[in-house]
Amino acid sequence: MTDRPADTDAYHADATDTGTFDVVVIGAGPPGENLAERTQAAGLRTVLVERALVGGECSYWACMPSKALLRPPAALAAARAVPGARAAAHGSLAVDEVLASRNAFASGWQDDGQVSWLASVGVELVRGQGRLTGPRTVVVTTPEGSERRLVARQAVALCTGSRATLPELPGMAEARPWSSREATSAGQVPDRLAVVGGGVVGVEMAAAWRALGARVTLLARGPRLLPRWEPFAGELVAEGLARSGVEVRTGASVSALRRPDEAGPVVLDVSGGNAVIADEVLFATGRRAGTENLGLDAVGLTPGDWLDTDETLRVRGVPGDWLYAVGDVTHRAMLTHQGKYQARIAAAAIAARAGGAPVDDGPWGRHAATADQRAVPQVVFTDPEAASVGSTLEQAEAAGLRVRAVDYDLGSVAGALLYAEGYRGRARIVVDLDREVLVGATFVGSGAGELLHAATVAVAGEVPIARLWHAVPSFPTMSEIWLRLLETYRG
Ligand SMILES: Cc1cc2nc3c(=O)[nH]c(=O)nc-3n(C[C@H](O)[C@H](O)[C@H](O)COP(=O)(O)OP(=O)(O)OC[C@H]3O[C@@H](n4cnc5c(N)ncnc54)[C@H](O)[C@@H]3O)c2cc1C
Ligand SMILES: NC(=O)c1ccc[n+]([C@@H]2O[C@H](COP(=O)([O-])OP(=O)(O)OC[C@H]3O[C@@H](n4cnc5c(N)ncnc54)[C@H](O)[C@@H]3O)[C@@H](O)[C@H]2O)c1
Repeated sequence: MTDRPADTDAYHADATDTGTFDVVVIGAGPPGENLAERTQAAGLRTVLVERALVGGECSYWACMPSKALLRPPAALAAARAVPGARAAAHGSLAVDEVLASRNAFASGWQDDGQVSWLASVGVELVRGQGRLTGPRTVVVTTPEGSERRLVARQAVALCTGSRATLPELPGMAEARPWSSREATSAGQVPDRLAVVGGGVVGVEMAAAWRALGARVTLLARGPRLLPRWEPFAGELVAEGLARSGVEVRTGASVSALRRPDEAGPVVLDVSGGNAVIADEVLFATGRRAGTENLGLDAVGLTPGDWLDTDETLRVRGVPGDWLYAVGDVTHRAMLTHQGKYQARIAAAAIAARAGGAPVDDGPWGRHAATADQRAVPQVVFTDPEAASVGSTLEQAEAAGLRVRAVDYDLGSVAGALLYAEGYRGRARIVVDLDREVLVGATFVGSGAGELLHAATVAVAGEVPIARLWHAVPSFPTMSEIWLRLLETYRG
C-alpha cells in the first residue's frame, strides 16, 4: 500500500506538486500524532500536516505546562500534612524554579523532539495550514506561502482540536485578557489575577497562580464550581481554593471590563456585586471547534461546527468512507487521553476498511469508541484533587437508569489518615440497580487521582458488584475506600 516516489528529496523540494498518500492527517496534537503513527504502522503511507508546533495544545499550552505548575505546590502541601515531615517543609516555593521546570515540561516551546519521533516512526510531516478542497483532497499552504496538494487514497483525518472561546463583553479588547495559553505560559506572576469561569481550567489555574503568590479572585457565574461534576466535587475544590487564599465568588457574572491605562490594572464589573480590580484577567470560559479555514464547506459541512462522528470516528454527513475526525474537534470528550483512544480506534477502523476486513463497531468492539459514552476518566489537579469516571448520579438518572448513589468519607480510611493529617475527602459510586454494575465513580481528596483507574476498569469492564466484592484492597491504602463503599452498598 505504500508507493513512496523514488526521488524523495526532489519530491520534498517541489512545493507545488501533488503527493498521493494512503492517509492524510491534519493537526499534530497527541490524537493526530497517534493516529498517524498507527496507520503508518499498519502499512498505510501517512502524512501529517501541522501549521504550528508538532505536539499541539496539550504539550505546550495545556496539560503539560499546567501540571508542571500544579505539581510543586501539591508536593509541598503533601509534605506539610504529615507530622514529622512538616518541619522539613516550612519554606516557600521557589517560584523561578517552578517556572523554569514548567518551561522544560513545555520543551521550551520547541518541537524538535516530537519531529524526530515522527521521523522515527516513518510519518512524513508537512508544515502549513491544511484545508479540504474536495473528497480525499487537502491543500496545504506552507509557511513560505506556496501550496501543496495532498491526495488520500484511503482516508483524511481531521485532528484540528479546539481554541479558547472568550465572551463578547464591552471592554474585552482593551482589557487584553489571558486565555489558557497565557495562563500556562506566562513568565511573570501577576500581583492580582482575576479568573473568570469555574470549570476545569478556571479552578486549576486559580490554584496554580495562587500557589505562585498571586492574589486570585475566581468568578463563577453559576451556583458552584465544576458544574458538570457531582456537587460535592465543586464544594470541596472551592473549600480548598479558599483555604489557599483564593477569593471564590459564585453567582458572579462579569458584565464589562476596563483598562483605561495600558500599563495599569483592569477593572471587571460584576453583575450584582463589587467590581474586581486585577493586574491580569484570565477567561477560562470554554472552547470552540478548530474547524474554521479547514475547507469544511467543500465537503458539505459548516465551518466552525464541531464534527459529528460515528462510533468508528467517521464524520457523519459526508458520503463515502474517507473522512474521519478525532480529538477535541469531535466534542466527544475534550481530554488528551480520550483523543488518543479515539485515534487508536479510528486508525484500526481505517486499516480494516482499507484491507477489506470486517469492522467490529458494536458496543466495546475493536472499532468502536464506546468508552467516550460510558467511561471517560478525568482528574482535576487542584488540592484536593477531583477524579471521576462515567456518569454522575444526575446524569445516570437523566439517562433513565434505575440507580443508587453510595457515599463514603474518604478521610476515614486508614490509608488517608496516614496520607495526611486531617485528610478531607469524599467518594461516591453510582450503581445501576438492574445490572448491579458501577456506571460512575467520583473521588475527591489529596492524591485521589491515583484512585481513579480502578474505577475506570470497573465501569468499562462492567464488573458485577458481586465480583468486585472479591477485589480486596491492600491495607492500609486509600483504595480501602472501595471496601467501605461496597460494604455500604451491600448493607
Ligand atoms: C489549560 C488546559 C489544561 C488541560 N489539561 C489537560 C489534562 O491535564 N489532561 C487532559 O487529558 N486534557 C487536558 N486538557 C485538554 C487537552 O489539552 C486537549 O483535549 C488536547 O490538547 C486535544 O488534542 P487535539 O489534538 O484534539 O487538539 P490540539 O491539541 O488543539 O491540537 C490540534 C493541532 O492541530 C493544528 N491545526 C489546527 N488546524 C489546522 C490546520 N487547518 N492545518 C494544520 N494544522 C492545524 C493545531 O496547530 C494544533 O497543533 C487541557 C486543556 C487546557 C486548555
Ligand atoms: N485536568 C484536566 O483534565 C483538564 C484541565 C483543563 C482543561 N481540560 C479540558 O479542557 C476543556 C476546556 O476547559 P474549560 O475550563 O475552558 O471549559 P469548561 O467548559 O470546563 O468550563 C468553562 C466554564 O466557564 C463558564 N462560562 C462560560 N461562559 C462564561 C461567561 N461568559 N462568563 C462566566 N463563565 C462562563 C461555564 O459555565 C463553565 O463552567 C474542558 O473540556 C476540559 O475538560 C481538562
